[in-house]
Amino acid sequence: MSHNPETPGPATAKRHIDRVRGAIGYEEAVRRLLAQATALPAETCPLALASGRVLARDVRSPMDLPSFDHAAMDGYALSAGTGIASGAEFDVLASQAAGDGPRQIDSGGCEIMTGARMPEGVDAVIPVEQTQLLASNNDGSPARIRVLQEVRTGQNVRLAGSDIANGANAIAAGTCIDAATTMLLAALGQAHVDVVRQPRVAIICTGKELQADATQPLDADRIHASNGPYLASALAAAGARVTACLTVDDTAVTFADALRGVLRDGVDLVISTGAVSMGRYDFIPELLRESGAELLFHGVAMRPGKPLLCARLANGPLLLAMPGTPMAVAVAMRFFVNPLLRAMLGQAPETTVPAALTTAQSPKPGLRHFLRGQLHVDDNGCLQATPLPQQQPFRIHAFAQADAWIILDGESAECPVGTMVAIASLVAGVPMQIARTRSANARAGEPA
Ligand SMILES: Nc1nc2c(c(=O)[nH]1)N[C@H]1C(S)=C(S)[C@@H](COP(=O)(O)OP(=O)(O)OC[C@H]3O[C@@H](n4cnc5c(N)ncnc54)[C@H](O)[C@@H]3O)O[C@H]1N2
Ligand code: MOO
Repeated sequence: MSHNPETPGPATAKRHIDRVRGAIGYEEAVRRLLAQATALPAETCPLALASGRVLARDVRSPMDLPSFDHAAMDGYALSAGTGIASGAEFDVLASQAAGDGPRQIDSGGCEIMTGARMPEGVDAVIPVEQTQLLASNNDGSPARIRVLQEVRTGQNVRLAGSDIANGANAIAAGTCIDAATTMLLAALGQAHVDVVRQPRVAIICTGKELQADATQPLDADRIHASNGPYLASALAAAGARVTACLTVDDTAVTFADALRGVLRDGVDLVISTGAVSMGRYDFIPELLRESGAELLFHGVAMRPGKPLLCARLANGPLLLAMPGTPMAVAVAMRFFVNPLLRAMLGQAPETTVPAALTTAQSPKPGLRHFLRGQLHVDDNGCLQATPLPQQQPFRIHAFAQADAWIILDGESAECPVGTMVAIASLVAGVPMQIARTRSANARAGEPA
């Protein structure tokens, strides 16, 4: 990191060694994190604004859907009983369109339109193209028809409640409301829905090298700040509300000021980036110790992102202090923050998808590896995962070219071609890209 003479408290060599030794496994780190997760309360939201929100309670259907028996085709509604033979003729005595009220048909047939309520006394619909018009009324409406096919009872009739019955479970709590669930909720007449309050998350990025304002020319010694915009985007995709996205220098004083500010606004989680590793200006561990925070872990046996730190702030929310390296941030977001947000939102843990490795890997034993990779389906329809050659943690271009995360659990030092590995989408809530053939980029062996 950068060099700031005002930064307090250089860490001792002894503490560095303890920290490396103290790295805990990924599963244990997530267990400690989730043990701190509190389920957020419910609030009511208009359906029109509920996209991306998470249902707080099961929704039971308050009605039959469809709400009445209706025609599936434009044609003629008939009483088929035990069946009508091809060639039978009928007088057409009425016409029924979508939106028309109940009607009784005692004899003959009824012209009917798709979506129209089935009249009483009829039980089947024959499509108009399977009939022959024998006579018309003066206004052009059909008067008599012949059926050109056999008609069976129930054909082309959609029964009330056949989509979902009154009282049945429609959507489970924890479901993220998307376009499909919005269609169902709207069909069930839900003007409002009970959703879980959005987790409120503040982001503080540290580093005096960071330039957050991309409208200004970049100073020679600075870099464009990319962690904040990435986190804000990934948090929004996960259903969180970003209350602040700040950039501060490498001093404990400015960081502490920024932290006080975001806590005043009320947050469920603070995410910081940078200043948690071994550098002389990595002040966050010291600052937390001095402020009475409860350290949950500092150091996770994983790559990238090993220096990750998690603490419960004194009388406050959780702080996830991520290492500043972009891929360390991406791993911490995807494999720590996303599970935490799901727990807060009352959602079950995500499942990964299995895929076969197309290139042999030699991960460092004991470390869980999170690799950026590309996916394709082979000729047998099996999902194949190809780690990109560019796995160094500063590489943002390769990240943007990846389809998914490939997880090597750290159990074995050698993972030959064909090893089954777990796959997770690159960004939670955004579907994985899967190609039909292996991409040229994944084959291009640029050295890592
Ligand atoms: N002697 C050791 N050095 C390092 C170790 C170690 O074990 N021993 N661990 C390395 C690992 S692993 C990581 S990860 C980094 C983490 O360091 P910090 O958390 O202190 O992060 P910084 O030094 O502040 O930044 C690292 C890197 O990322 C760039 N950065 C930071 N913030 C942003 C941002 N908002 N947008 C874009 N890029 C950012 C920063 O300029 C640095 O290049 O420590 C290793 N060192
Ligand atoms: O884990 Mo760090 O992210 O290797 O650079």
